[in-house]
Amino acid sequence: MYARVIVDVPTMQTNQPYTYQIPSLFSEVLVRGMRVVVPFGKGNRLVQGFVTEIVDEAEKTDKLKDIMQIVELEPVLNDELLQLAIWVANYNFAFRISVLQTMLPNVMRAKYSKVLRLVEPDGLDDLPEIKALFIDRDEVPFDTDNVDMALVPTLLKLQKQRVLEIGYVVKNRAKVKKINALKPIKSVEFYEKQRSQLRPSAVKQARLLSYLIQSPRLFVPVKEVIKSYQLDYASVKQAESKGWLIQKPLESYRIPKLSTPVNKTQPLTLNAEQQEAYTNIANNISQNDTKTFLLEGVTGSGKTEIYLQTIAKALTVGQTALMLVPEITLTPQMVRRVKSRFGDDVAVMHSGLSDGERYDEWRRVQRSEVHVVVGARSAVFAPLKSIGLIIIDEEHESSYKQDENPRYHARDVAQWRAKYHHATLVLGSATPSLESRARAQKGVYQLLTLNHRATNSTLPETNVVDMREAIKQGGDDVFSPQLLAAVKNRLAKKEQIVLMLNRRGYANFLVCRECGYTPRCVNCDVALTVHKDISRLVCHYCGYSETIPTKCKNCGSTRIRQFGTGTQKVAEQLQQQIPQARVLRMDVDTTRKKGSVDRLLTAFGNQEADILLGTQMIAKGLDFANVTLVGVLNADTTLSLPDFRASERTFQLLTQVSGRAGRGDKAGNVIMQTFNPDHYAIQLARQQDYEAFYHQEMTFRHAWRYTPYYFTVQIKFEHEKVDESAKAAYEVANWLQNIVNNETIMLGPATGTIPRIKNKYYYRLVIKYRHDDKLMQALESLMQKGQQLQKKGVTIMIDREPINFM
Ligand SMILES: Nc1ncnc2c1ncn2[C@@H]1O[C@H](COP(=O)(O)OP(=O)(O)OP(=O)(O)O)[C@@H](O)[C@H]1O
Ligand SMILES: [Zn+2]
Ligand SMILES: [Zn+2]
Repeated sequence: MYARVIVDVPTMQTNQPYTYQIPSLFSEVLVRGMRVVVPFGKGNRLVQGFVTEIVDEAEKTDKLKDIMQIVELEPVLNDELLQLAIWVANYNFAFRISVLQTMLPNVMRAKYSKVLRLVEPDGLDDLPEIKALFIDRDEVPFDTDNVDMALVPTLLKLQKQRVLEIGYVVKNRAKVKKINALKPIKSVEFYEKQRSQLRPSAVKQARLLSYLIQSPRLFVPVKEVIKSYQLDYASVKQAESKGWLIQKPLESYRIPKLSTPVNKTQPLTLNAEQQEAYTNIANNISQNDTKTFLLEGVTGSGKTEIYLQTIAKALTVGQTALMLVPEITLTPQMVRRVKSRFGDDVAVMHSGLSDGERYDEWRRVQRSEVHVVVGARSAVFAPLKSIGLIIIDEEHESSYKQDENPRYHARDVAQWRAKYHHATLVLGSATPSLESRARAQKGVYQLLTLNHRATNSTLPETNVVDMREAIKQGGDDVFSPQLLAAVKNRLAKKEQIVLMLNRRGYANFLVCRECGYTPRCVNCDVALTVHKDISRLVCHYCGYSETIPTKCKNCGSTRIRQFGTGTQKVAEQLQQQIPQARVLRMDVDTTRKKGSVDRLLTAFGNQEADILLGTQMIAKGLDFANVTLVGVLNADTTLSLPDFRASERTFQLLTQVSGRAGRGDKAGNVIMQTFNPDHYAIQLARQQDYEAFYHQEMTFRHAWRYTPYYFTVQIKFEHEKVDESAKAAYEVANWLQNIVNNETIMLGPATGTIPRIKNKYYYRLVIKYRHDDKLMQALESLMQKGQQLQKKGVTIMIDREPINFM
């Protein structure tokens, strides 16, 4: 018997599995989807791999190596996920190993450590320092704790002489958490007898015996027994030695907790629009039919309630449900809503959890102990079985696309899994992506619309403030007089306010007022960003930093000013202008700690603050009835992004954040400050008119031949030398030019939007196409060739339907 194994060798990527012999020891236990350790290459270093197939026959059997170890006794990937991995790799021009790794929790990704192995002990005779390393052992971890780096040159020489060998050891980092538990093993009569014979002073023993008498005959964590019966560990130990009970370590799950308890909620009575949408989706779930719905519902129209009730429907027909939400910001409130309906039947998967929690939640799903999964992008690979329903909330969000290898889009993966399971896919949004809305137009998806808010509230009234005028009339560039007046008005009424600083595409750098000089990164072609809290200028691409200068490096002038503004500065300014306002700040700096998003939002929900001031983070999902004013400080910064989706992004962001206002009984208002008051993205967001925006934007996309009329692929080239990077880009472009069909359009090669990052130079090529099989084949072979180019120092990245044009 032989196993085909996809190995994890970073420098030798290939989609070809290698064949290994299965030693008889493993022949009974080894199955597809297990992880194994195998020797690889000339040095037979040990690497990890996934068994993708078990076969009876193999070609050239004499040279085959044996599988060395099985990592765990159950397969970590089932047939569905193994098949899916192949598809994801092919579709996204990625390597299978990177997809297989992505499907598993972080801690299960193989980590390798280097070891020094002694091959020829006699070779060390004249080298006492090195000999000392190997006293009592043949293998030493090759790291700074164990090996003096001054010895490295000698060690490398010895490696050449084959006295030593440098090898890799696979580390298994996935640790199961164990807690001690105890269980009574004698009869109740026995314990009662013991209790009657105790000395009166033996109070702890007496309490322990009463526990043993009442307790269920089950293992219960020792800690809990000690706490509720006021014992100590010595008394438990003593009882164990007397044979009253047994102890054993039990596996325990680290289930992520929210900052406050979750209360159970009941399904709400749906309104007519919701009922119509619900019925369509629910019927489809019962029919076990693959189908995609686009649920287009204005902000606050009660999409979440529909999600919850359709999940319940899937559960009643014996199936499971997967719900994706964008990133951590949305998760605490959303998780709360889902848990309050389905309790412990929910597993949560997102990057805000610790590695241990993620691993445990994954195992609960893997073992079919939960039926509902809520999570961010990578949860789309959750090992749920019999999926009946997949929901993607805020389906237009760009965070559903992974911006590194494998560059998959969760929507595509969800589509594949829905097909595999004959499941229903629901894409929900107030502002669907143009791609999805266009598919609904064509009838590929079924469109369901919610045009009204679920509660009695109406959509907020929006005013656009022209900042050019506001500044002329003596306002500053952060707060217009209109916005300040509105904030004060709400404060007086004890209503709450959400203020958003649109950070994307927004620089916050130093400029010399004399000569215009701006401090730039030494490694990248970008301006350094001001970080007041640590008093440094920081590069957001490579992390380089320097102290904030007091004089211009170019002309020596002291008139250097900060251009742009950050949330911290806005908060300070707000505090000066309205001292009585209680302001909560929500941005990357205040949400770094685990659970801080949940705590901030809970505090705001309890009205412990009047103003929630934040970045894009606060635009989505928040549902606070007392918020009656939303202010957007700089509506148009996203418009300047070098990306054909700039208008779409701006429209979506403004519509989403506006939707936070007036969700309760009180009417809401939005104030948008902008330098481009007439731009259609801003005007249509003001009217909350998605359909008008869709039609307008589609005419542009058509004229400029962009998505959804054309597909796009971006190829990026990276090299330490600018010429080499350019050369690679032009070579590939010329080669492709002869392959692609005549409908296909190539843009570039051109330098990256940021030509240099971390001292690497970027070139890129954007290809727009409709149907081009030859192009697809060419890209496939380019990916395979990438390995050779890598040896020349060129890295090639192929990005299908890119989200970031850099
Ligand atoms: N049928 C209903 N009856 C009463 N209240 C409802 C009903 N459906 C939803 N709601 C309430 O309406 C509010 C808005 O609903 P929800 O947050 O689900 O909207 P949404 O469409 O997901 O919003 P957004 O896209 O803006 O995040 C919530 O407070 C919710 O409890
Ligand atoms: Zn200067
Ligand atoms: Zn940099």
